[in-house]
Amino acid sequence: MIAAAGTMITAAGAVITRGTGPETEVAVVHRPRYADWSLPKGKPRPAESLPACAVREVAEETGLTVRLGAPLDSARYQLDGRDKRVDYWRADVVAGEPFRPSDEVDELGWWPVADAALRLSYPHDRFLVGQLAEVPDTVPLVIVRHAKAMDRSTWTKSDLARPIVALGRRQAQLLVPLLRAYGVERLISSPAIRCVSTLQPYAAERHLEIIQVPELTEERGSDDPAGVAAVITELAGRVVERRMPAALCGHRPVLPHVLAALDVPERPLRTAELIVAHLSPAAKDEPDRSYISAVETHRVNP
Ligand SMILES: Nc1nc2c([nH]c(=O)n2[C@H]2C[C@H](O)[C@@H](COP(=O)(O)OP(=O)(O)OP(=O)(O)O)O2)c(=O)[nH]1
Repeated sequence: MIAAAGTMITAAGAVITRGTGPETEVAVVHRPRYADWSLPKGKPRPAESLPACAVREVAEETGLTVRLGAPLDSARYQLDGRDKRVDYWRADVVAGEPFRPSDEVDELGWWPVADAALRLSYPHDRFLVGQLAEVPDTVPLVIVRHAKAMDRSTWTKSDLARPIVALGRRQAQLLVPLLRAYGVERLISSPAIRCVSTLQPYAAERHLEIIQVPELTEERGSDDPAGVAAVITELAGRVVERRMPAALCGHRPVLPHVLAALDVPERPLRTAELIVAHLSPAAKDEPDRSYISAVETHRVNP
């Protein structure tokens, strides 16, 4: 897709680490076209979300399958008279194929953090590597509002059975690479069909069960913040204890109770919009500390 002159160029990438403590290394790529060493990244395809773009570009350039963690600072620079913004995340390797050199990237390096912070070609890349020390290791909990459903006024049967429409099905498909980018392994939903159907394509790809929780229906959840909070507290505890990223799909009137239970500032979500709450396992041992170390919002764009 060619953007109009004057519009911002966007791209997304990752600071991928392996090892712990002083042994931590960062993945860096060499690009023959610019003779530079930089962090893997690239531009989104049409309708692709930036987190999904970051994970795809990493896979294309390095052969590594990564799971995104907390967001880092975006890079901003000028390219051919246009502003360019590159969003970056911390990322862990979950699988990998052997590196294959290409015209775009002919070398993959794993450099110790201190080396990368000095030797990467661009100041912002060096800054991001320095940022690793400040941004804790986190596990994502994704809160999704269900995809576009049929209008209440045109549906005469039970509201729980009201289905998503064609636009909603497209949104649910586009959620697949977005949920995959955060490595979601556990799915929780209101039992309403419109919520279950929103997670269904991802569940099918990953062979995951969608756990249906009655406390999250619109009818029960709207009037029972304490019931919702109990579900969320249990879920968040499990996410950090098992270090297992999760996603929850629910209804507009219930989501404020979900966010309140997580201590995430409330904001209305549109259909298929989501909030990623990055939970810090370190907070588990400190009762007064919030689990939340970072929050981001994304919406698929059919
Ligand atoms: N990778 C990278 N390149 C930068 C930065 N700052 C900066 O001026 N550049 C320069 C290097 C190149 O001369 C020029 C274009 O490189 P680029 O990586 O932004 O653009 P690209 O279209 O080749 O690559 P991509 O976004 O598709 O991955 O911008 C930076 O922070 N990171």
